[in-house]
Amino acid sequence: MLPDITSLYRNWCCAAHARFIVIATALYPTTARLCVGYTGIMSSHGSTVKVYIRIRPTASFAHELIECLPDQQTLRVRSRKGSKKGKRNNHVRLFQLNGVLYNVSQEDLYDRVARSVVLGAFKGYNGTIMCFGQTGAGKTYTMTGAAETYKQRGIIPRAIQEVFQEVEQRADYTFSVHLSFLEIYNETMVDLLSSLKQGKAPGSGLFTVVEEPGGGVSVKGLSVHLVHNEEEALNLLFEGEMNRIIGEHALNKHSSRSHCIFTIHIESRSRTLSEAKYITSKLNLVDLAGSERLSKTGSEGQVQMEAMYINKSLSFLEQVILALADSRREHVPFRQSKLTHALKDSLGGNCNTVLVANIYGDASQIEETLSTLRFATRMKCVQTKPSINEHIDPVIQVKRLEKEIQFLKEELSSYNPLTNRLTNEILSETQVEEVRTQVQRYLSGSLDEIPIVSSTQIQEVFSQFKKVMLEQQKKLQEQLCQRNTRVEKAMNTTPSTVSEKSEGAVGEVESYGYGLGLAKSSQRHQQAVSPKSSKARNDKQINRKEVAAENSNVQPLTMSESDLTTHKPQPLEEQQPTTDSPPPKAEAFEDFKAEQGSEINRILKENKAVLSERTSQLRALTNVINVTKREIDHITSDLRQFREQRQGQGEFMSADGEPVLEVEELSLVMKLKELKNRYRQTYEELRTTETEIRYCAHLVNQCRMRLLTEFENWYNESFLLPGEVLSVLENGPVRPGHIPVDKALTLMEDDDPQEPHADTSSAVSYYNAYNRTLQRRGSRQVSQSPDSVRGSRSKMKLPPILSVI
Ligand SMILES: Nc1ncnc2c1ncn2[C@@H]1O[C@H](COP(=O)(O)OP(=O)(O)OP(=O)(O)O)[C@@H](O)[C@H]1O
Repeated sequence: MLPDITSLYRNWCCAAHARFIVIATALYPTTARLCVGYTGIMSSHGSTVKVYIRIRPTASFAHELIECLPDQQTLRVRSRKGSKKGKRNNHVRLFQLNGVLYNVSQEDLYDRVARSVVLGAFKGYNGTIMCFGQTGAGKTYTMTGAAETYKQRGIIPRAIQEVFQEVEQRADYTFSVHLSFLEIYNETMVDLLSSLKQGKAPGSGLFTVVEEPGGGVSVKGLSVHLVHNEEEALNLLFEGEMNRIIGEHALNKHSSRSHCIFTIHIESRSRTLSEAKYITSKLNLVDLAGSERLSKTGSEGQVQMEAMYINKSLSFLEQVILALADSRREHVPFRQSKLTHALKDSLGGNCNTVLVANIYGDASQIEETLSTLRFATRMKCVQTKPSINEHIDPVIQVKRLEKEIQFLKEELSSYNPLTNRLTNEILSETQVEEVRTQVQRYLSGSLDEIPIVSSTQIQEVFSQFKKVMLEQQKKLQEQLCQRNTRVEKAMNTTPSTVSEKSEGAVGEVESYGYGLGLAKSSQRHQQAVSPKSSKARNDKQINRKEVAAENSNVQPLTMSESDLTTHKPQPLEEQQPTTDSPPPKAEAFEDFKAEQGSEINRILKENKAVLSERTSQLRALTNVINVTKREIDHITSDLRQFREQRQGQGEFMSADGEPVLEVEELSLVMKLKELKNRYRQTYEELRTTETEIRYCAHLVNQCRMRLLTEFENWYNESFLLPGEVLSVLENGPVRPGHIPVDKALTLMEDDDPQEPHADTSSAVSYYNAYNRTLQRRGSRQVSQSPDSVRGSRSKMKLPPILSVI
């Protein structure tokens, strides 16, 4: 009889797992997959689900019913129950959890609830963060956040940011990050990313939950998308959010009608350790639909039917949690619903699981709040066994071992047992040729390794490598020379710009900072302009002047003084243009902004306005902070004086022997506390505004650069370049206006573009992805009738006024 495969495998792994995987695969061919998925060297420790309560902010918090105790982990809740005789009884219950979060910012919530789970994924632990609660209590706000505001982004966008920051920091690992987004709507599974073409296993439309060896589950048929950076990942998140089904009822205008599971799959391989070993992990970020009482939500028709499905699946979830929390229960009914089946490994498996239970603080919702708290308390008893998902890839492992054997054999053969010395003969011409061919094949990739035969052969291998490298270097230099010559030639056909300048025959260099030298009009080579192109150019100039004349009563735009910062008075020759000389750039720039560049100019102005508004906001916040700081100093000094005075009088004691504070001191302490809170909040706002300002400034700069580049192209095409040059450049990659810039780039190819600031880059990624999704939604809604668009009542609101070009 064959021994039990799992125990056999575990034993093998303890000794030298790598070698035995091969044997296990041979003995149990059908269980090869099991061996791949489970190395048996998982470190595991028992844990329970972490449970946090988040209370939705409200103006009418029922302090008489709900009390947050100072340990910030316990809620005391009073409910008024009617007794049999019609009297009302006060019933008090204590709920102790891992944290109670009230008036907590999105950032603090992420830090306390989610960060450790996300970082755990980089050690190979699966993680699940789940929001549960009554409809409208803030689950989507917690999980996704208010998408249109960077500061209010929720756990998912923050987790994405953290994942890519970690990927960047861990240079000794290679990572691949994949995403999937599942929706469970009326007990049917839907791929929220099926609208995207790319992705593995795209839309068969049939989804089944599959149980994997080792206890995991996955959804067969669900598309999985490779993402390389934060922005790509945010694009997918927003795309999926846009596709979610949203309904409206009395408690929530944008109520999620489905359960959603956003999964980040991470695979990492060490660059330095054994290449066959790798770890995987997945982060499930779950936004459950909210339970609802039809009497309160007033749902009807479709929304009512959805509510019934939601309530039913949540009651199955409660049954599973009851079974998991009860150690005597052997069977857990995971398969009763799609939701519980899909979350099987998150609820009772090898996962760091966190539940955020969202509740209202209002008296009118106390029954639902109690029900959520009861669920949360049960969930806290559920045991999980987080373990590292380490794998050995048997195929790579076999290859590695084969290589090792080959290497050992070669080492043995190069050792001469008779003389006890390394062989050191001189290689024949044929042998040298053979080594040369081997090196060539090795470099081209057709040979995996060069077999080592002797030390002389090793020397020859090195010498061949050196030859190849020197040859390459020579070739590269030649190619560069040829290319530079070609560029020079191309430049020489643009006589007024580059060639004359390099010969020292140009006139004034314009001081706009465009890097473009203009010859004096008298020195311009009019002979290079063909009659045809010259006519076309004159036509353009006439046309331009006509439009300018028509627009002469239009208010001048204000961009010029800031964008043409280094503008100096033009030489006389330039101010009085002849028919063939181009107009002064400042004048042409004004015309350009009124005509072809009007759209970019408009966006630039809008973005500048936003920037200036944010800057004033920043100034106001700085003022508040300064004033608050002064007040804090003032009160602190008053308090110190007061205490010094009081010390002289001796301490006041209560009847119980406790020190007693005087009214005046107490009021100072309270005031100080309030001021410190205000200081902290304003400081937080200040930081966010700073990030926004950096982002706005980035956009303004981008617009300004675009305006100037477009202007430069237009100016060159309209007035400077002869028709011949234009037609040569027409089909090439270089636009006419780019010639001087391009030349500069050719000469300075080593210069890297500047890295954007880390904070700004994250905000930029966020807004870019968000704006792009809105554009996609816009174009889809144009092409389809609004009723047929899934998620047309999406929670994503209109974009901020910032425009990215
Ligand atoms: N902590 C909070 N701070 C500020 N606004 C909040 C908070 N929690 C919820 N809200 C607001 O309350 C409204 C309802 O929240 P949300 O849509 O997240 O509820 P939900 O629990 O997901 O509801 P449903 O289950 O019906 O989808 C939203 O407008 C949201 O912005």
